Parts: sequence; C-alpha cells; structure tokens
Amino acid sequence: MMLLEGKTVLVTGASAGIGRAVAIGCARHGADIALNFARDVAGAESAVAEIEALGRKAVAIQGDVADPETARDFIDKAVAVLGRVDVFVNNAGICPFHAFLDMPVETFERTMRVNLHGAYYMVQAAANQMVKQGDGGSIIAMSSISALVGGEYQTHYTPTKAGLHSLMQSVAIALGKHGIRCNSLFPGTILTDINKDDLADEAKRSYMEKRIPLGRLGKPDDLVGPTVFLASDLAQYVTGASLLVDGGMYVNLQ
Ligand SMILES: NC(=O)C1=CN([C@@H]2O[C@H](COP(=O)(O)OP(=O)(O)OC[C@H]3O[C@@H](n4cnc5c(N)ncnc54)[C@H](OP(=O)(O)O)[C@@H]3O)[C@@H](O)[C@H]2O)C=CC1
Ligand SMILES: C[C@H](O)[C@@H]1OC(=O)[C@H](O)[C@@H]1O
Repeated sequence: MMLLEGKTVLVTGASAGIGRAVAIGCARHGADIALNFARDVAGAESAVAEIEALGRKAVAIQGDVADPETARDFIDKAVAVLGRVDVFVNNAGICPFHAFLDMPVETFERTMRVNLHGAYYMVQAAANQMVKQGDGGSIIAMSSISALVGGEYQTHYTPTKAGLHSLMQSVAIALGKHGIRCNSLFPGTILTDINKDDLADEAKRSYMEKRIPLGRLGKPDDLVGPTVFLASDLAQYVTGASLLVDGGMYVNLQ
C-alpha cells in the first residue's frame, strides 16, 4: 500500500544513513522528495537518482543546517521545484564522541548548532510554509533514545536530542491550530557513519548487541516504517508523541 501518494517530503541530512533511507523509503510510498545535505555531493546525487528511478521527483539542495539562512533557502528551493511541503523530517545531526571533562568548546557548540539550533530554524521555516499552504502537515524530528538516557562520551549530544523532543512537544501545541502534527522518533543504535568508529571496538559493539531484545543493532531502513506512519494520514490524530525504534534496548534493564 502506498501511504504518501501525492505528498512532498523534505528531509535534512539525507545524503547518508537514516536520512537517506527515509527519503528513499518515502519515495517508495509515492512521495516526491527534497533532500538537504552538507558535504556529500555524491551521496546526495545517488539518492536523487534512486528516487527518480522509482518514478518520483527529487531535488538535492546543499546547505549547513547550523546556518540560519539554510532553512529559508531549503524550503524556498524545495517549493520552487516540488510546489509545496506536506511533510518535514528534521534528521541532520552529528555526534563527535568525546569525554566530558575536556570537551572542546568548538565541539560542544558545533553539536548544539547543528542538532538543535539547526532544527529550530528548519522546523520554523517548514512550519511557516505549511501555515501559508493552509492545509496542515506533519513534522517529524529524528531525536534519539538519547533523549531519555545518557552517554559518557555524549554529554554534548544527549541534551540536543532531549531538546529536539521538547521542541516537538512545544511546536505540537503552537501548530495544532493549523492542523500541523509534530512528533519525535527515538532510534536506538543504528549502524551508520555516525557510530562506525565507536562500534569498531568489538567489545563495545557486542555489549550493545547483547542489550537489544530483538538481537541485532538497527539499520537505517528500520526507521522507514515509523517515519512513513507519522507522515501519513494513518497518524492523523497523533501529535506531540514519541516512538522508540530501538529493538527494545531502552526497556532492557537486566
Ligand atoms: N545512528 C544512530 O544510532 C542514531 C542516529 N540518530 C540521529 O539520526 C540522525 C541521522 O544520523 P545517522 O544517519 O546515523 O548519521 P550519518 O552520519 O550516517 O548521516 C548524517 C547525515 O546528516 C548530514 N549532516 C551532518 N551535518 C550536517 C549539517 N551541518 N547540515 C546538513 N546536513 C548535515 C550528513 O550530510 P553530509 O555527509 O553531506 O555532511 C548526512 O547526510 C541524526 O540526527 C542522529 O543524531 C538518533 C539515534 C540513533
Ligand atoms: C551515535 C550513537 O551511536 C547513536 O546515536 C544516538 O542517538 C544513540 O546514542 C546511539 O547509540
């Protein structure tokens, strides 16, 4: 069943990993797609080619989400090509693992700016476009299990993921009157470039795997179904909600 026929979906950080999988997955469900990315031109172009091969429209627009100008630019260019914004997926994020006591100021500030400030500007720009269109929409934030639990080398990162979820709760209230639904996804540990160095440590990887009741780490495609659901009219009465997509990791105390 095609759940997103006739919709346009915008995804930030879609040249690789979860964002790329979600963009292509939404296209499989009938959506036209605009992708934001920062540096990986080849990754973005190949995602566009995969989406076009599915018979859908796609455009890749380069820009650093930490720059407030990028948000308006992304929405304007996406609308110029695709006509409107029905669904906005705030996915772009970084997690440069580092210890707390000697966290470099630049690492802390960059992580905040990309993951949280960037999300604020992007969600605001997407919401303004949806309000202008006048017929609602769906905003989805790729938060994390890290909104709920900490990480020794993620003291700069976990607050951005809790902040992102909090942002979705507040904008769900601010935008409800416009028929715009706002929800968060909480992925667990999904194998992508963001954690490839961290999980190159066999002992750590095996420990993480053992914590997951479903018996494996996640893959980017695991986020497609939950995203499509929240984007689609099946979720027409779902807003301000969050959904763990973690193979059961969070509930596994012992
Ligand atoms: N993997 C995991 O275990 C989990 C991931 N998440 C979240 O999911 C999201 C995606 O992560 P994941 O797919 O794993 O990471 P990847 O590193 O695989 O992909 C990150 C994507 O974000 C883009 N990106 C990075 N910085 C910027 C920027 N400043 N402006 C625009 N785009 C940017 C990258 O583009 P480019 O390469 O072109 O710069 C790339 O397309 C993140 O928000 C992450 O926090 C949440 C929970 C778990
Ligand atoms: C980068 C981490 O491996 C990943 O990102 C998160 O949000 C979770 O902490 C995951 O483990």
